[in-house]
Amino acid sequence: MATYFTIAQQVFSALNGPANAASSNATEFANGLSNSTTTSSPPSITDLSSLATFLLSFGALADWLKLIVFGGALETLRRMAFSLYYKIIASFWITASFHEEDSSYDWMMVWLSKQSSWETAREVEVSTRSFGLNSSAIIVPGEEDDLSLLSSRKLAYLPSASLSYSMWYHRRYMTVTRVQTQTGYYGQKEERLQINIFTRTHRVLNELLLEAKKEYMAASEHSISIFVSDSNNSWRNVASRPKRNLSSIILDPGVAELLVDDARDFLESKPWYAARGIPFRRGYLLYGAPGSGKTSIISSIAGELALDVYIVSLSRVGLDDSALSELISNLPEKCICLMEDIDCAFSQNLNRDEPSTPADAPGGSEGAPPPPPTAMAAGASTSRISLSGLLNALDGVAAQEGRILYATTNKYTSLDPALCRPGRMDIHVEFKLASRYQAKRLFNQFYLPFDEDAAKKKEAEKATGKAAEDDDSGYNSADEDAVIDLDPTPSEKSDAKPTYFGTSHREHAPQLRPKQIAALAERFAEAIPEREMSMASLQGYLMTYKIRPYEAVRSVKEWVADEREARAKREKAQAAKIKSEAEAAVKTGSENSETVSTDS
Ligand SMILES: Nc1ncnc2c1ncn2[C@@H]1O[C@H](COP(=O)(O)OP(=O)(O)OP(=O)(O)O)[C@@H](O)[C@H]1O
Repeated sequence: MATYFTIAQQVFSALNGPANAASSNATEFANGLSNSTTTSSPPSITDLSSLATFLLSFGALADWLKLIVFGGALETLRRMAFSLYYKIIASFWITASFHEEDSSYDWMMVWLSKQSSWETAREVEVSTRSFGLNSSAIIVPGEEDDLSLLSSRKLAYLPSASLSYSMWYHRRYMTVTRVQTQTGYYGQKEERLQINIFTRTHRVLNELLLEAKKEYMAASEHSISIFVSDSNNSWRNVASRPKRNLSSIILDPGVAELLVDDARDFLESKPWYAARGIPFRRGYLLYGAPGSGKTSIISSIAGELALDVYIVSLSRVGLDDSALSELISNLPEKCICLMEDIDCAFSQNLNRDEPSTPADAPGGSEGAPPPPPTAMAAGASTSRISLSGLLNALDGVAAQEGRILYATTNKYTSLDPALCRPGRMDIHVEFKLASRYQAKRLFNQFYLPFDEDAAKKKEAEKATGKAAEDDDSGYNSADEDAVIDLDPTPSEKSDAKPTYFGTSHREHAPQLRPKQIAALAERFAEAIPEREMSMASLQGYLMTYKIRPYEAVRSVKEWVADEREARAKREKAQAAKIKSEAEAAVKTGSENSETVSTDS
């Protein structure tokens, strides 16, 4: 201590009277310098030693040096103490980060949105983001009571960005912060949720994570999550769709069962694949007529096997081979990877409206007008993907294990054999145009009594003589076994009605007995030519007779005739177009050859 006091005294003396001790030395030094300058010779050893003598004799400088060393040591100690302090404090906290692109972020945000602490928070963010959920998992208290509010998107309280909130979880103190950072790309922001829990063990964090995940899963139990890739090649949960019952998709007997059982068996066979060193991947190629149920069965399988669907849009602008490979390698272990219209991925020539071979266009009638030229141009591939890039992404070293790939196409024969080989596409299933069997089942499914309980109740009321006089349901228990009469039912009878296309929901469908519907379905199917119409077009037709099953059966022959006529016209126009293009090509070719011969 005495030493430091002495140093401090010397500092003061140096500041107050610098000339006292040092002036004579300084003069000496200056003289030395001028001498050396005038003689213009390099400084001699004597000059350097005089410089050293000068510096050492400059008492304040030595003291300054001591002070710097002392201050440095003090600062180091201070930093060490703080770092130790933070380490000790940090050992009582657990910090977890959730990145916006990751599913765990959605789970936590949904969980947070349901915490009561927002009811008293002074600053909150109000949001209608659903975080991939369809259900009312996140709501503002009281919103559910008002039915008129439920029709629109749900409101939710969320932590405001860049603010820290404190709350309690299982009697543990925790803080929540939404951290936003600028990514540098066009002012885009990246978001991360940070949670600090005052606990020494991971137990509380584990409980929190599992609780959030369970709640999210429970809320999304009846839906499938759809992921698409964003411009940064990260997967984003963009929507959740209600699960579609497998039985609602009517395929040829055994097809749906084959697809579901095979996929289920695959998911359970990881050890089998590992034991044989076979890559744990499965690919399905669904090909055939448009509107035959390829996409529908995939979403139904996803629901059945509780898998999320990751859609790879091969024609997405900016998607190239490396981006595709990155996307595929970032897939989760168990999921469905869907590539629709895989034939359109590489070439601009392959257009869905121009069948490459007759086999690719079996009928092809959709009942819809051909798309306008602009739509066709828009449908032209903008892809920068090469076939080898796709093949590598599918089964290269970086390809994800455990995923199920579904690829769909309307042009089976135009696909490269390398793409279709087992290992990439293990099972190929053809989806044909509707058979009579499918048409019958579709009709049956379409007009099944909407509410059988209500029908039974009405029947009971009838039995007790309380039948409603204004019953226009079209249902009559006496008709149950009756021969089907295609005359309009009371609800179908209509006088002057406004002309419109489609079915008004204000009208009610007659509730028919299964036997009645079966009989109508039989007649409907008889009128449908085998493998000529797509299921989508049949569904579209029935939609226009949503509440008029009798009329649907009465008019079906006429509709089939119209469809055939429309298709013949389209085919004729198509043939004329191809012919004119071929003639133009021949003409251009002969002109070119003439030019060449003239030149030569
Ligand atoms: N086999 C089927 N059973 C029940 N509904 C079907 C069937 N096929 C098609 N549909 C109905 O037709 C519509 C279109 O079906 P979907 O998109 O699955 O056809 P797709 O074969 O994928 O057509 P595309 O090749 O044009 O993509 C859906 O609304 C679906 O309900």
